[in-house]
Amino acid sequence: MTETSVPVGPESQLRPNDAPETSATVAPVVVCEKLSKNYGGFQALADCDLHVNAGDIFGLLGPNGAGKTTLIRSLLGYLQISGGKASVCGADPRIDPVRVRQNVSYLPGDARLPRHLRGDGVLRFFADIHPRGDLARSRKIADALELDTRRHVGMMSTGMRQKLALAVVLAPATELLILDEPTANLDPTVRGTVLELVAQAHREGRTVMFSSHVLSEIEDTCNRVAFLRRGRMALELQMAELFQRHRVWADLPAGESFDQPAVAASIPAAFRKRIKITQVDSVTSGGAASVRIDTAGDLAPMLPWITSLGLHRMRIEPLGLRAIYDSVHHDTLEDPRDHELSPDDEIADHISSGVSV
Ligand SMILES: Nc1ncnc2c1ncn2[C@@H]1O[C@H](COP(=O)(O)OP(=O)(O)OP(=O)(O)O)[C@@H](O)[C@H]1O
Repeated sequence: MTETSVPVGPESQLRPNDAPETSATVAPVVVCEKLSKNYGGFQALADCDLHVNAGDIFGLLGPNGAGKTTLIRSLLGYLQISGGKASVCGADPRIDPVRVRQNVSYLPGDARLPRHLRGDGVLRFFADIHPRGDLARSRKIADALELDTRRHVGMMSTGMRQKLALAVVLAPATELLILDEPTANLDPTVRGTVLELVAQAHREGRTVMFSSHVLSEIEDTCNRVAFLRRGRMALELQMAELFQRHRVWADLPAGESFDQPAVAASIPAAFRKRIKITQVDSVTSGGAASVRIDTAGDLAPMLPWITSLGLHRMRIEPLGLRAIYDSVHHDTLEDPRDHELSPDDEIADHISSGVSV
């Protein structure tokens, strides 16, 4: 399917008028203003603005190389920033990185642990050196993750070492928890346990910031999310706002063409700013013009107007992070109806060839 971009409605980001704004009264735990980081001549972060508020579970998304780790390591003072400023738990990571790290538990994406120690020795070592270390809690978390801490680190699998690192990092009761891909290398059951531990940390009043490539994890866990793209903050979103976004795929009546000004004029003023229509070419529409309608905010009052367009083959879906991610990073949104199976399609063939349907 190809897409002819004929948007009707606002070009800017759709925002439902009832979406909660970031409250200025909630204390920010992380603040970045025009944060930039260069590696030699390469700019890995450019003018990043970010607010993570107390009590947030904040998701950081972006494709490989977008700058997530660079941002996290700049916030912790492990990297010298090239421009702008940052504050983490009230401290400037350039001036007082030690104070920052006293208030933050950080799980690096490539956690390195002493290979010669047994698991329990590692837990004890980190509980001793962290000002808020808590060995009993570390052991409890290791148990919850079903990790055998009698093993030497050098004899552990990648997933076991990830569990051990999580038991080290999740235990100290710091104000802020920063996790760089916490569920990498873990099986689906353990992933669920890790997300439950993250939710528990949040219930205990801690602020959490984590990066992941698994969109469903971010969708299920976070209340706010930011998308990094080539070192720039491409979009910040409240999850409550996302859950109020929908996408309608439909065909115009046969023989009718897409009359952009007429359609634009027909949108009721009450939600004109919350609707965007794009004409798409669908291979399954049998020659009829197809449209995609993106909506933000309560869908119910918009339905009479959508019905008045006399559309066919309509399909409504929650927008979801996947669609937002694609639109931010690739802008290749496909009409899913082009890939649908007909009711009589040979599902058995798909299963036997290993394609999940
Ligand atoms: N030490 C370094 N020297 C030079 N370039 C670097 C260095 N570290 C990272 N980069 C580059 O900076 C960019 C951002 O890297 P970063 O590791 O922050 O991305 P990321 O979003 O965390 O990626 P991933 O999802 O793959 O972990 C990449 O282009 C990377 O090649």
